[in-house]
Order: sequence, then C-alpha cells, then structure tokens
Amino acid sequence: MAADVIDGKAFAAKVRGQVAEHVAALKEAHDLQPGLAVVLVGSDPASEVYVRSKGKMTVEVGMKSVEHRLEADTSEADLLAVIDQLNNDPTIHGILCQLPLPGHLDEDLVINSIDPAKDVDGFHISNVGLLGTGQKAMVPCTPLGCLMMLRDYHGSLSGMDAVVIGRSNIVGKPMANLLLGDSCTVTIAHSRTKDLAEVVGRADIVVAAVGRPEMVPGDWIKEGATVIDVGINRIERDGKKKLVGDVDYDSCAARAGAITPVPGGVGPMTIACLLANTLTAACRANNLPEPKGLTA
Ligand SMILES: NC(=O)C1=CN([C@@H]2O[C@H](COP(=O)(O)OP(=O)(O)OC[C@H]3O[C@@H](n4cnc5c(N)ncnc54)[C@H](OP(=O)(O)O)[C@@H]3O)[C@@H](O)[C@H]2O)C=CC1
Ligand SMILES: Nc1nc(=O)c2c([nH]1)NC[C@@H]1CN(c3ccc(C(=O)N[C@@H](CCC(=O)O)C(=O)O)cc3)C=[N+]21
Repeated sequence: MAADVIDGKAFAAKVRGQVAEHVAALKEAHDLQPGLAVVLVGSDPASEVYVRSKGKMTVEVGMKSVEHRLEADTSEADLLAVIDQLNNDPTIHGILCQLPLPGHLDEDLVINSIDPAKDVDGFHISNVGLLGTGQKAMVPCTPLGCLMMLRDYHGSLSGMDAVVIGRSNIVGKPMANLLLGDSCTVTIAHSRTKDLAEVVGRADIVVAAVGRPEMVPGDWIKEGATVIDVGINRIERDGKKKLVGDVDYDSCAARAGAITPVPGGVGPMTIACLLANTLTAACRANNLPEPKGLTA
C-alpha cells in the first residue's frame, strides 16, 4: 500500500495563516508589530535563496523584516556589534544568524551572544538547557516543524519507538528531546552506530537528518512506519540539478505508512516555525498571551 504523503508545504501555509491572523490581532489591539532580523555573513548561494524566501514570508504574515548582509571577511567584533545592536532594538523580537558561519568566526560565541529571548533559532545554550529540562524555551524551527507534522498525523506520539538519525545541535539533538517530551522511546543514531539498518528497522517514527543524499533505503523501514526526511541535498542526475532528501523516497514510500517529500516537506515547515517563534517571542517580550498550537 502506498504511503500517505505528509504535505509540509500545505501545512506550512496553514501555520503561516494562523501566524498572520495573530499578528493582525496584535497590531489591532496592542499596536505591536513583531520584527525578525536575519544576519547573513558571506554569500553562499543556497543561503541566499533561503534568506530571500524567509524575508518574503516574514512580510507576507505582516511582520517587520530586516536583513543584515555582511562581507565574508567580517571580523568577529563587527558581527558581535551588529548582534548587540539588534539585541537592544525594541522593534526586533527575533534574531537569526544564518549558519554555517565562515571559518574564522566562533559559531558558539556568536550564537550565545544573541539575547536568548530573541533567539528564534533556539540555539542559545540557555534555550538548549530549557528544552532539555522540559521548561519553556525557544525551540529550534526544523525539529519543531517535524514535531508539528507528527502530532498532526498521529495525534498522540506516546509510547512510539522513534529513531533520529543524526546528532547535530541544530536538528538531531533537539528533535530527540522533543520526541522524548512527547513520551516516545527515543534512539539517536549517528556515524558510529553499529547496525543502522537494524536500529531503523525497529522504529515507528524515523527522522533522517544526515546530510547524505538518499542514504536510507526502503528495506530498512518497518512496514507502516512514519518517515520524516529533513535532508536537503542538491545533486545532479541525468544532467539535471535536483533537490533530494536523506531517504530514498520511492523505496521508503513503498514501505512506510506516511512520509514527507523533499522538496515540500520539512523545509517549508522550518520557515513557518521561524515566523511562529518570532510571534511567540514578541508576545513573551510584551507579557501577552502566546498563540496556541504554535509552540512545543
Ligand atoms: N529542511 C530543513 O529545514 C533543514 C534541513 N537540513 C538538512 O538536514 C541534514 C542534516 O543537517 P545537520 O544536522 O545540520 O547536519 P550535520 O552534518 O551537522 O550532522 C549530520 C549527522 O549525521 C550523522 N551521519 C553522517 N553520516 C552518517 C552515516 N553514514 N550514518 C549515520 N549517521 C551519519 C553525523 O554523525 P556524526 O555526529 O557521528 O558525525 C551527524 O550527527 C542536511 O541535509 C541539511 O541540509 C538542516 C537544517 C534545516
Ligand atoms: N541559523 C540557521 N537556521 C536555520 O534554520 C538554517 C540555517 N541557519 N542554515 C541553513 C539551514 C537550512 N534551512 C532550510 C530551511 C528551509 C528550506 C526550504 O524551504 N526548502 C524548500 C526548498 C527550497 C529550494 O528549492 O531550495 C523545501 O524543502 O521544499 C531549506 C533549508 C534552514 N537552515
């Protein structure tokens, strides 16, 4: 039986619609406009596409959008000065510094210089600690988007066996924490995992965040499992440029109960959750009630 396709693009449009409604209400009742600042150092073409689409969607939901584009050889002091200025700007509620940064910049230092209340990526150590201890945090956008799709499809995730492939700070680890928070039995696999096929084969939920094109074959997947493909890989096949995920879509779709496509799955949800986080940050900064269903 063919898998259900989880339509991240449509779900993301719905989430952005909810964000837009809430933003309009904030303006009406409190004369408050949430603002998002994106900082991009250097000009990686993939980042350019992503930053442009974030800016466009930010404006579409009625928020203020600011972009800071800095030269690839910007000094750490100059970057920290830009972040400091945004930290102190009351019209900015969310700050995202596009990763990866050029090699001469200390990523941990830069991320941890963002005001945790404005850290809409959820990468600041204090947000990581809050999430890890089950307290109210800013939750990383990509894992939050995956969680929203899983909750929408399954209702409760309680007791399900979940396997997350990848242990990065931006996807794998926060994803595992969120699944644990929803009472899944969580396994985190990585490049040193001994028998990945066997580990994946036990899972009711597989989240693939590896960065290797089409690495997970369908015969690893338990019949009826839900497959969330976080991977964004640009490859060339038959002379054509293509975007593929970390799972082999056709063979996985043949075994899975449900699967997210690439493009049109996790990616659009990431941007929708970035906007949701900016709205949440603006509400918290002004002691206003937070939107429901848009946080973990
Ligand atoms: N859709 C979206 O919105 C987003 C998509 N992405 C995409 O998600 C993917 C992962 O991103 P990110 O987490 O930043 O990547 P990282 O490179 O930071 O992490 C990759 C992880 O995969 C593990 N890994 C690598 N090779 C293997 C293997 N052969 N078997 C098992 N595990 C392996 C690594 O293990 P180890 O730790 O041992 O090295 C590591 O933990 C990428 O394709 C990226 O483009 C990322 C962010 C957002
Ligand atoms: N500080 C920081 N935060 C991030 O969240 C962050 C980052 N840095 N660096 C790069 C990665 C990557 N990422 C994507 C988001 C959306 C799509 C997306 O919308 N993808 C579309 C396709 C777009 C296309 O065609 O290229 C889709 O999957 O349908 C992709 C990738 C966020 N990241």
